[in-house]
Amino acid sequence: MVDSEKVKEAIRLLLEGIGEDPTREGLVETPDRVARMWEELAGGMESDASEHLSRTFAVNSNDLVIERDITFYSMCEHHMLPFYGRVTIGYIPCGRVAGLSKLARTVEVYARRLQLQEQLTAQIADALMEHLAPEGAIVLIEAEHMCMTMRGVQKPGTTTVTLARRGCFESDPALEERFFRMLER
Ligand SMILES: Nc1nc2c(ncn2[C@@H]2O[C@H](COP(=O)(O)OP(=O)(O)OP(=O)(O)O)[C@@H](O)[C@H]2O)c(=O)[nH]1
Ligand SMILES: [Zn+2]
Repeated sequence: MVDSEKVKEAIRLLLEGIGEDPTREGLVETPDRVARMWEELAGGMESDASEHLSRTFAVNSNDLVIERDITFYSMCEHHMLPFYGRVTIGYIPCGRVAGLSKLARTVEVYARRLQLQEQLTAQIADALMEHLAPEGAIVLIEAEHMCMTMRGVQKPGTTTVTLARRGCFESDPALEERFFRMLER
């Protein structure tokens, strides 16, 4: 739960810290705006993936399901700057599948908080394994980090790619290959 009063106080201090006047007209409402913004950006901390993944549907097919290019925006925990990109999720159901939107909702749960890309990737894969109990799950994230582009090393266009494999995707390299072959289409 975001403590708006604390966030507002922190933003007033930050404005002073960078040499701004928090009482000038353009900034007077900024602490309030930023506090409301953080309710969205950290909103995932209050939700649980089980809310979304507990509603499942029985299926006869136990073949690969891929939800591709789920866009996301998250905030890097080192610099509190955005990183954003696309998540692709694959899983082999074990008799039950999740509603398609629930995979994207699961991404939101973990993206809407301070994150590391590797951790975001692993948390999505672990949530699928825990709540959907598939034979296996694989999560691929491609993202651009603003802390690498607009500051610091300043390398626009650099993409970070992370992968998390669980269950049969970890034990059977042919399945992992199949996932990537299907993405080439
Ligand atoms: N592994 C990983 N690193 C990240 C992520 N987001 C940001 N970073 C990195 O976190 C590191 C923090 O390094 P530090 O040396 O502590 O901080 P810094 O002096 O601001 O580093 P520079 O970005 O190199 O200027 C940087 O190399 C960032 O590129 C992420 O999601 N995963
Ligand atoms: Zn960063």
